[in-house]
Amino acid sequence: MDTIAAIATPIGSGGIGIIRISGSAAISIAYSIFRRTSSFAKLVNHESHRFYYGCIIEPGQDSIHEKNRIIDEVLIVFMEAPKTYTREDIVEIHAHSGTAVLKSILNIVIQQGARLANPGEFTYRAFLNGRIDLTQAEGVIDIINAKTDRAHQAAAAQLMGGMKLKIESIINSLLSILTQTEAGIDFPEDIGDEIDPDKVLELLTKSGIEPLKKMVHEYEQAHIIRDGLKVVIAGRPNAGKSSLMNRLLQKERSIVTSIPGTTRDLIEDSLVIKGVPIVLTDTAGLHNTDEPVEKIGIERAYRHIKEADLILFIIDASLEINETDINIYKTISHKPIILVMNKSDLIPDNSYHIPDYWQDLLWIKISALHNLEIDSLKEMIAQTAIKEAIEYESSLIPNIRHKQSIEKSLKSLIAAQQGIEMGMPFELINIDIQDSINHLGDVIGKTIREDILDHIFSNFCIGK
Ligand SMILES: Nc1nc2c(c(=O)[nH]1)N(C=O)[C@@H](CNc1ccc(C(=O)N[C@@H](CCC(=O)O)C(=O)O)cc1)CN2
Ligand SMILES: Nc1nc2c(ncn2[C@@H]2O[C@H](COP(=O)(O)OP(=O)(O)OP(=O)(O)O)[C@@H](O)[C@H]2O)c(=O)[nH]1
Ligand SMILES: [Mg+2]
Repeated sequence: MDTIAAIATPIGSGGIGIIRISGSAAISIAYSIFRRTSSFAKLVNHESHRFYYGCIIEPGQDSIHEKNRIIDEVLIVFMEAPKTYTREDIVEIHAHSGTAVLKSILNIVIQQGARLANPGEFTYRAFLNGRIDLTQAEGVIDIINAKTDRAHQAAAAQLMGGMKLKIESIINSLLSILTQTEAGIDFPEDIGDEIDPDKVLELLTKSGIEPLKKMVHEYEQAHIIRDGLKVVIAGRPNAGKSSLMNRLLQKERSIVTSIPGTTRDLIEDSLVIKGVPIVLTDTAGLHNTDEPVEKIGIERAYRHIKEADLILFIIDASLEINETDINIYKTISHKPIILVMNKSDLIPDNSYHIPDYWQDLLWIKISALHNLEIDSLKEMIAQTAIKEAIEYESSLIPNIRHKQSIEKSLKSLIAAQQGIEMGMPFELINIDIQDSINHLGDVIGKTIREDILDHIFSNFCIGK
């Protein structure tokens, strides 16, 4: 495999910036551009996993010219395969972090024969070379993206192999069922009588169906901790959706004007309320219109509402509830809703009337403009999330990809279970058990599936 290189730290001014090189040419490339500062001599040899102090030069014909082309004073570390991040030879150059410095070192490394790494390619190699499984690779992205303590905890557990271990142990139990029953199929005269369907059923339930069901449940309970609570602000034009968005975010993210139909596109941003990550979306005012741009915005809003965990259904409390409000309610009523009565500053106290058909909704009156009761609304939003992720005890949280494969695996096991109960031959039952194992193999990336890999590694940044 060719040798890859990238800047592994964020671009910009900072204390230290790291260039990472991985592959069989990494060490020779590093030798050609690194000099001891004292004597300006090349290294003659090195110990693996030890830092050396010196400088990076642009290699030239002779040492006189090289002296004039010092790029930076650095620390460099050579890490020899296989005990490295990628299991290939790795060199890290720890330079000063400046855009120009790091880019010139990277350029020189590339001139010497390395190629620019693709996003996530170091981690991809770690996966291909068997140092980590797919759930650990996902853990790498998760730990980088984690914005709260609990999301971080879950990512760390996954990164350290918690999910891999769990899945592998289920695969092993299922494999042992296969081995036992296959022995019975192949040599019926020897031990054929010993296949006890009840025993197999019990094993299948205890070490397959039950733990898999538990994991699906854990996803449902706790994925909010990882993915955030998706909150959508919806309501008729001019109700104050964008004003509320900006209030919750404490910044001017969305355009606010007194003209109805100001917001057209979805405006998304994130915040943390009481340790819960929230993904908040402002939408176009919902109503019947022939205006083409608004129409597209409204379609987008409805599509987004479908995916929401919670809707902040906002009405203008200074106006009568009208048919538009009622129609909006009809389309969102199957979702968890908080009825937000905005512009409370415009009406006298106690002159609120909530129609009968909305009596059961959670509701609150606020003023987005005057910042009234915004903290109470935040409290209500956090409560919804906490209800979703009640007392979640385990630190591991399956992601949606894991959950989908686990569900397929579970489906096959349940088919196997029913087959055994109906007295079907193990030749047939084992096909279902094998299917179930294959789906679990997808979770940890046992079989290389390009579509899954592309999807996962496309979320990485360069240098990781
Ligand atoms: N400077 C630096 N810091 C870093 C990284 C890095 O690549 N470079 N990491 C990169 O993301 C993270 C650490 N992750 C790492 C994971 C595995 C190995 C590694 O060499 N594993 C070998 C050897 C283990 C051992 O010596 O016991 C192995 O598993 O075989 C290195 C870093 C965070 N900090
Ligand atoms: N008095 C009062 N005015 C408000 C309040 N909240 C918003 N407004 C005003 O209502 C108008 C519309 O506010 P926006 O936030 O743009 O409303 P919107 O729901 O996003 O409107 P569209 O994007 O057009 O659907 C603006 O003039 C705001 O200043 C409030 O609590 N009290
Ligand atoms: Mg708006």
